[in-house]
Amino acid sequence: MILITGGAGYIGSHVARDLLDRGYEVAILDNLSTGHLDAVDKRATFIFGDMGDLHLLDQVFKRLPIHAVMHFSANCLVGESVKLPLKYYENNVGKSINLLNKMIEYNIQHLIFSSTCATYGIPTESLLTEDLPTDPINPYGHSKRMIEMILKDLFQVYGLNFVILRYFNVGGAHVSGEIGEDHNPETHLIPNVLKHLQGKTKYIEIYGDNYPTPDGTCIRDYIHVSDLSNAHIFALEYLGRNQHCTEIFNLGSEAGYSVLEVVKASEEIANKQALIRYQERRPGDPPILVASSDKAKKLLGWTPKLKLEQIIQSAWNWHQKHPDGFNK
Ligand SMILES: NC(=O)c1ccc[n+]([C@@H]2O[C@H](COP(=O)([O-])OP(=O)(O)OC[C@H]3O[C@@H](n4cnc5c(N)ncnc54)[C@H](O)[C@@H]3O)[C@@H](O)[C@H]2O)c1
Ligand SMILES: O=c1ccn([C@@H]2O[C@H](COP(=O)(O)OP(=O)(O)O[C@H]3O[C@H](CO)[C@H](O)[C@H](O)[C@H]3O)[C@@H](O)[C@H]2O)c(=O)[nH]1
Repeated sequence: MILITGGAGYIGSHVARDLLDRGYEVAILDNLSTGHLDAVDKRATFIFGDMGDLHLLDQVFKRLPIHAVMHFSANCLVGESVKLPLKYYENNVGKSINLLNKMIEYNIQHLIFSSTCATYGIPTESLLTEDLPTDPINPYGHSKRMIEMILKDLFQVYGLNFVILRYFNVGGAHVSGEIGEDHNPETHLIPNVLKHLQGKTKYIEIYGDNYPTPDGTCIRDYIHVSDLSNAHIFALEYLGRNQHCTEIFNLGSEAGYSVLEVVKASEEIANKQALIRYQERRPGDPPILVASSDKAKKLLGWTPKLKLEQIIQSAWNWHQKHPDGFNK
């Protein structure tokens, strides 16, 4: 059985569903702080609670035949992390340490950890490979990098096998249209643009038009949540095949799109024009982040299949079908 922390959240719920579809048994631990009960697949065993709760973790590991953990639960907003760093260190680092302590106590040997391209900081290369130095520029990125470092130490002492997946910008929704991205407040670009195009906001704010990029707006590498989910299954299989595993993989589609390009692609899909308001740069935003996913292709045998248009189209379908997210 796979334990998914944060399985009621955006990415965790997609991975849970894909694992269940492939016949894996899944348990989900989530405190529903940003997740949704309606995103939890009925086939999974759901445990409502906090991943830092040592007593609850004892019960979970004692009662359920967990053999691997996929650790998604975290706070994950760059801007908020700059304003509330301790919230990020407490939840993403402190509580993850509790989870790791219990994994070691109960001899759970396999972990897949959700990390981020925010660990790279402001890169000097145009395509980011896993061996580049990390130097996060916001507390969110620091909190993720800290866990990455802790994992290396735990491997040395306890032999904890892990795969670290550094996601780039995740978007899109499940092909069924039944689960998708629903954050409140929403800070991510694609859902914000689509909500605006649905008439829910008067304009879309673009944070900064003076970055060193061709159109002055930030460039990111967008990856479809279903492609990302597949990578987790490949990573789980990889962990099963390889003893002494301490690999890090970047997960992106190796294509960079500016904020303005995302707005334009969304306008075409929604067949509507967006009203843009330029704002100051958002603190903690690096100008360009684009993945090299060469290593994941070679070692995991994974390739992302869906492009920006398909990411936006599936997100648009989700927003059209669920204009109020999981509340409807
Ligand atoms: N969305 C992205 O573009 C992106 C990119 C890179 C990395 N990530 C990472 O992927 C993971 C999932 O991100 P997401 O977008 O699905 O976020 P999300 O907010 O939708 O999901 C996080 C889930 O974790 C739960 N949670 C948070 N703290 C908890 C705690 N203490 N105990 C139990 N449950 C808790 C929340 O209720 C939520 O269901 C995070 O670790 C994030 O840092 C996301
Ligand atoms: O309304 C918006 C929202 C975003 N942006 C811009 O769009 C780009 C993308 O912003 P997102 O908030 O969608 O995502 P981030 O680039 O901040 O993503 C970061 O946070 C994510 C989690 O929230 C992941 O961890 C990811 O790896 C990490 O780089 C940024 O330049 C941002 O300034 C806008 O201009 N207007």
